[in-house]
Amino acid sequence: MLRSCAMRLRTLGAKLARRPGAARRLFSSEKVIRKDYALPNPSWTKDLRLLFDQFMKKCEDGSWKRLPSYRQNPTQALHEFQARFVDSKLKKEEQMSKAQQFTRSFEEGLGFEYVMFYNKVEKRMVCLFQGGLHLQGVPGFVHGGAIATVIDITTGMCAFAEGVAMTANLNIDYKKPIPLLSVVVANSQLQKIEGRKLFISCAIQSIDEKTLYTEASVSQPTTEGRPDKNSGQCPMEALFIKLDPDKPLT
Ligand SMILES: CC/C=C\C/C=C\C/C=C\CCCCCCCC(=O)SCCNC(=O)CCNC(=O)[C@H](O)C(C)(C)COP(=O)(O)OP(=O)(O)OC[C@H]1O[C@@H](n2cnc3c(N)ncnc32)[C@H](O)[C@@H]1OP(=O)(O)O
Repeated sequence: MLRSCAMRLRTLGAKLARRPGAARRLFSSEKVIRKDYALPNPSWTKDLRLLFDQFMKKCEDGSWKRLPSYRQNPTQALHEFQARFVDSKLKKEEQMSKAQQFTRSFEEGLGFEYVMFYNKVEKRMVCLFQGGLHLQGVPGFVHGGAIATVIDITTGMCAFAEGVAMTANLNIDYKKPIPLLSVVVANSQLQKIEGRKLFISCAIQSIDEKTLYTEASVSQPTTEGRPDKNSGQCPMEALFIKLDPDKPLT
């Protein structure tokens, strides 16, 4: 890995030497290289680093993939999304180019520190999450809205693997408060697809899997009826709807 990084840097150096304009872009506001926030930084606790290393090992045979994560969406993805789903009268291209991912807009260590891994065969998305001190709700614990955000992005990325989709329904059972700076694991899985509807389960647990902190659940009965939450084996789900390109969002 180190060797491939060194090679990439050498290639980059050669490119910059040939194109001086490229170097200016690299260090100006028009950045070419974007920071990947889903990598360890000094604020990560030992627990988060250990889990990260364990999942990176699982990536070696290709069954799991780490998802890189940036502050801003790639310009092309943004353009494609706007072109397909947003009314042209509402597009504010210049302002939108400054928009940032909410979860990546905090100073290092103070907000959402997380990394996601995806298993394509199992259709599972796992998010390793450490809640920073600026996510406080009840003193000492992570705010419920921040927890909902973690569930939304984890199930959301699980849905995105199937296509462009948005959250339609997200019911949350908060079972135990999550201490600030602790590391938890959000485990989500695509349960079923019905037309454009994607049902995705999600549970947040402690690293040792002994504590269940939070679950995302359906608000209405599924076709099989509402599962018994206390049975310990029911699929709790969030509902995402794949967007219809013939139906503008706005
Ligand atoms: C986006 C991609 C761009 C770039 C990607 C690049 C990088 C990504 C990097 C990071 C992303 C990290 C974030 C990840 C995830 C974040 C996800 C969100 O938070 S989305 C924000 C919150 N959600 C919304 O604002 C959605 C608002 N709602 C809507 O816009 C619409 O209601 C809808 C969800 C789009 C659905 O509208 P449609 O007109 O398309 O569908 P319908 O015909 O109404 O319904 C279809 C089907 O679904 C059933 N249904 C709809 N809503 C519900 C509901 N709340 N509960 C239960 N069932 C529902 C409806 O009954 C229909 O069923 P059918 O008749 O059986 O087909």
